[in-house]
Amino acid sequence: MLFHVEMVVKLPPDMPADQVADIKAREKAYSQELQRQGKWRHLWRVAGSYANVSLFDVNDNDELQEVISGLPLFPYMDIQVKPLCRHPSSIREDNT
Ligand SMILES: O=C(O)C[C@H]1C=CC(=O)O1
Repeated sequence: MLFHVEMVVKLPPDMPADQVADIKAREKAYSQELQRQGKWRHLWRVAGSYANVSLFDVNDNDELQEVISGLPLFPYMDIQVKPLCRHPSSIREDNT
């Protein structure tokens, strides 16, 4: 199943710099592993903000919840999820 996910990162302004660096490094490693596995299909920065638009390809809602709640930045993000399905006018056969 494909999901459009928008994440807006809201780190506390008073979080110490070394803690910020650590959480961002762990987030990067976690997201890159999911990208290698093909579960995090697209990752785009939203220009002008500390936010991203992502496309996840996971088995079901439960797996999406598991993956997203494992993000090190999860406690510091507002997250919006939109489930996607095939558009009847799409010429793609493989949902890529
Ligand atoms: O920077 C972000 O948008 C938040 C998050 C998503 C992937 C990652 O490495 O950090």
